[in-house]
Amino acid sequence: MRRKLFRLFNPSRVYTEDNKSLFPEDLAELCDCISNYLGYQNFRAEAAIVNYYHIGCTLSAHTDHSEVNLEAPLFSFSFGQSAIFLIGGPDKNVEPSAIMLNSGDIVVMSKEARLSYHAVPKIVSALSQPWSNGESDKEICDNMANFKYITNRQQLIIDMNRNIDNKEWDLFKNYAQESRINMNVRQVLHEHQKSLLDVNNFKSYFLVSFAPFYYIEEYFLCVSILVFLLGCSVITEKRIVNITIFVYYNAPFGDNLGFITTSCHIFKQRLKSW
Ligand SMILES: O=C(O)CCC(=O)C(=O)O
Ligand SMILES: [Fe+2]
Repeated sequence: MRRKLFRLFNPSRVYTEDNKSLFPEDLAELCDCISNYLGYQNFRAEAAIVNYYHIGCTLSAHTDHSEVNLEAPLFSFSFGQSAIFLIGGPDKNVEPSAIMLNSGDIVVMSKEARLSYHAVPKIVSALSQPWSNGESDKEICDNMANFKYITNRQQLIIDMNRNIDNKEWDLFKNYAQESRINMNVRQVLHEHQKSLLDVNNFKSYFLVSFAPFYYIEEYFLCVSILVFLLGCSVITEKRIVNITIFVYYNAPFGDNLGFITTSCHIFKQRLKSW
């Protein structure tokens, strides 16, 4: 079942009870899968931001602090062209470290990294195109693990297979060939909080915004250990204050919902084989 998404251009990224809709089930499922795997059992996907970057776009240094709950991790998914991602510390005096984010990379910003300054100073051409490597040709059948958020399994399979159909896929392939999409997912509320006003009808927030064409003003120092899973190495940065985890899973690219569904499926398959 496709649900209505509330689309909001909200440059100030202020959450209100008036602007919300059901959170996409497949994206919630993917986040649940990853958060459980990493040991964040209580994570609830409540807000998502989609950033569309064309070559030449940048995102200026900022922290993400609009959520009531700033302790929960933030999950950030990259698709399409690559990006240079800078991550520093709690203020702009901290010199940042640069990390290349490729299609399929997931950044988990937790602990100190959750409130660290970060930025995207450059979009760069991807060296490989996992969205056109044939993984998308595979028919997906009903052999998945139990889902927590996805309610209509049959429809999910139909949607996933439609999204990997060549004609449908070509649209996204072409888009990914020129652009980068980043989706980042946050928990807004504290564990037992029901809404921003603490009333009972809280569901979720879904915000869509466009990457602003700002330039990076300053640089900052990285305070992270980066753990690359799935065959990647462990990189220890200059100062070890925090652990930021990168999970590389080479997701294929589809539409805003479908690619997440497909990625979720593939991620689950990979988890099973670990
Ligand atoms: O595009 C990215 O990797 C980062 C996006 C971001 O930091 C944000 O939307 O707050
Ligand atoms: Fe951010």
